[in-house]
Amino acid sequence: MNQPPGIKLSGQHHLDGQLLFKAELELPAGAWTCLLGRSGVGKSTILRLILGLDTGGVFDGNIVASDGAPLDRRIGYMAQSDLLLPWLTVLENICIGARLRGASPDLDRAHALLARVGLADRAGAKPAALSGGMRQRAALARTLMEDRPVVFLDEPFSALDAGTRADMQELAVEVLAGRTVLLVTHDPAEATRLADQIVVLSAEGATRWPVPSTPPLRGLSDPETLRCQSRLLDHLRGVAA
Ligand SMILES: Nc1ncnc2c1ncn2[C@@H]1O[C@H](COP(=O)(O)OP(=O)(O)OP(=O)(O)O)[C@@H](O)[C@H]1O
Repeated sequence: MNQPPGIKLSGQHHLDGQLLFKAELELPAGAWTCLLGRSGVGKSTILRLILGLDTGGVFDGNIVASDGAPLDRRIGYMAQSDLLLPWLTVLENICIGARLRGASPDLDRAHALLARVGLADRAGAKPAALSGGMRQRAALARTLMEDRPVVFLDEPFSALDAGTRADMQELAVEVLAGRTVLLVTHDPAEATRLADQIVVLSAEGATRWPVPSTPPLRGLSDPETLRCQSRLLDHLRGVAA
């Protein structure tokens, strides 16, 4: 893997002539940033802007990588919808990146990841035969399969039961160690557990929220982690923390 860059976004985004957000956001190299904020504030839009995808609006500002090199092809992306191709099996979906590049997929790695996400026995199934949580795990495996220095995850664990969610968080932290990760989540517990940096997006800006002094992956019963989580929840509910 190439050295992961940091990323800076600064500017404002308009939708139908109305300001959606004005923000300065810095993603430190090799660290996890968790992005929270109310529904519709523009979190996925930020991911799509950095990815160079259509957002339906107009962005006026700058997006730069710390090494000055273009970001395209260096970012792995797991969107909110799983984007699994219905005519391919789970295994074929996981290997789609290599297939699109005309390369041979690393099947050992694909099977190992399938086992890690609990889908070893579903490799030959089509996505329509999976539950929502299984599809989300397949999409996570597909994202982890790509060896990208930067990874964007848009609510990757939202459809999972609590136990599986904790397992998948641990898998992602392990596989993505040392990469620049931007995780969009609505879950203060998830952000508090995983983040090197927490950012709350509102129309007025992107505000950094203090994280516990211990490193991720934090224990959920750790008192400092619980305090941070509950203050963050209060803040997100519009209550003074
Ligand atoms: N392709 C598009 N064309 C037009 N408007 C869009 C498009 N994509 C998103 N929007 C609008 O941009 C705004 C921000 O959407 P976005 O998905 O970034 O919010 P979000 O903070 O990620 O929300 P959520 O937490 O509900 O996923 C919303 O008003 C949405 O309707």
